[in-house]
Amino acid sequence: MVNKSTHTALDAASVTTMAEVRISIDDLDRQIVTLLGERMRFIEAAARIKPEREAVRDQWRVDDVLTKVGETADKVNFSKKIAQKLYADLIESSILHELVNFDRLAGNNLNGREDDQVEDKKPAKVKAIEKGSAEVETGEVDTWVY
Ligand SMILES: C=C(O[C@@H]1C=C(C(=O)O)C=C[C@H]1O)C(=O)O
Repeated sequence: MVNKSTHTALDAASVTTMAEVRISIDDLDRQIVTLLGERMRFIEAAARIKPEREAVRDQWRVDDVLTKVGETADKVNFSKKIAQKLYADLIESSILHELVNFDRLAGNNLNGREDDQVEDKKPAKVKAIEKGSAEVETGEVDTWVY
């Protein structure tokens, strides 16, 4: 969890200079990206737990997340429309990441299947892992292309 005491974001209503604005935005961005990274670890967990590829995209849950995000935005005086737009994009990227991880864990090779779009967006390292090259040893994806 983010510990506010270690951060430099100021009270927006009392800042008077652009330097203070930017220090605060930089700090908040560090916290937001850290939390998004934590969220992505759970997407990877989902890829490990779900029994089949067809379960990766669960439209009911996508709608559920967007509804809850809209409710939270309303509560914290943030635009519901912006929050849902950002999250729709985040969820699509998350689903792609989940698919890549699901396939890696399943040892699937998607070449020749109709899922060309996903295949095209895979990091070279994931493709190498799927092809069973020496890269398998490291097993980690260090390049994000989606
Ligand atoms: C993590 C899940 O997988 C996908 C990713 C979601 C997300 O980023 O919140 C939501 C629905 C799923 O299609 C899930 O089913 O909960």
